[in-house]
Amino acid sequence: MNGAPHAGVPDAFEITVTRKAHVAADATRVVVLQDFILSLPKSGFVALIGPSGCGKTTLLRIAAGLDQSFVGKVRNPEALRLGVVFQEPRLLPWRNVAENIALARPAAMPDNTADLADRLGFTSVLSRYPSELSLGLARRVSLARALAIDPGLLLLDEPFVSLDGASADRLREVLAQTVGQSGATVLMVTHDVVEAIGLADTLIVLSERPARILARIALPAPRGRRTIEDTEAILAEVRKAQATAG
Ligand SMILES: Nc1ncnc2c1ncn2[C@@H]1O[C@H](COP(=O)(O)OP(=O)(O)OP(=O)(O)O)[C@@H](O)[C@H]1O
Repeated sequence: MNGAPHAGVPDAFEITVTRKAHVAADATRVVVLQDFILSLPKSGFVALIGPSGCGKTTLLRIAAGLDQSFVGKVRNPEALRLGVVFQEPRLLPWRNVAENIALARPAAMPDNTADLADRLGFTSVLSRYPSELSLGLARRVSLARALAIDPGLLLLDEPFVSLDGASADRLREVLAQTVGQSGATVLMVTHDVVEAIGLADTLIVLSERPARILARIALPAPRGRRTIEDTEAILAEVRKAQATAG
C-alpha cells in the first residue's frame, strides 16, 4: 500500500481502498484505485493534485460515503461531520438559497446563514432560487451550505474551477479563514498547483490511474507567508515526483 501517514501526527480520518473499479460504457472495468491509503491529520489543509481521470473525484466520493461499491474501508474514529462541495453546486432547485443552507444544518445548530452569506458575499440573493444564480454565486452558496454544518472534515472537488480570478480569490480567502478558525480538516482536489500551494499545508501528488501517492509534501511557512522562492521550490518538488512516475 502507498501513502503512509506522517510520523507523529495523529490521524483523524483514513481512506483505504484495496480496489475500486468503474464499469465503462463498453462494459470493460477501469481500475481507478488499488492498494491506496490516504490518512488525514486533524486540522490540516490537504490539497490533492493529479492527472485528469486518475481517480480524485472517485476518492472524494468514497470519503464522503457517496460511493460504497469498493473494496476497502473509511475510518472516521472521531466521527467528524463531513461537508462536501462538488464541482457542480448541486443546490435543490425547488428551494431558495436560504432554505438550501438551512436544510443542510442540523436543527440543534445555531442559524449561521446570515453570517455565511455576509462573509461569502451573497446576502442579496438569499431569497432567490438556484436557477436565478450565476455559477459564481451558486458556488458561494454551495460552499456556505458545506460550512453551515461546522464540518470537521471538508471535502472539496475543484470548488473554484471556472470562476473569474477575483471571485475565486475571495472564496479562497474566506475558506482559508473559516477553516483556520474552526480547526477543521480539509481535503481539496484541484488541478491548479499554485492554488494548492496558496491554500494547503500538505500537498499530495498522485500518479496516473490507478492513482498512487507519488509525493506527500509538507509546505513550508504558513500560507500567506510563502515566498516566490518557496513556491518555485515546491513546484520543482512536484515536477520531480511526477517525473519519477515516468
Ligand atoms: N460512474 C462512472 N462510470 C464509469 N466510469 C467512471 C465513472 N466515474 C468515473 N469514471 C472513470 O474513472 C476514472 C476516474 O474518474 P475520476 O472522476 O475519479 O477522475 P478525476 O481524477 O477526478 O478526473 P478529473 O481530474 O478529470 O476530474 C476516469 O477514467 C473516469 O472516466
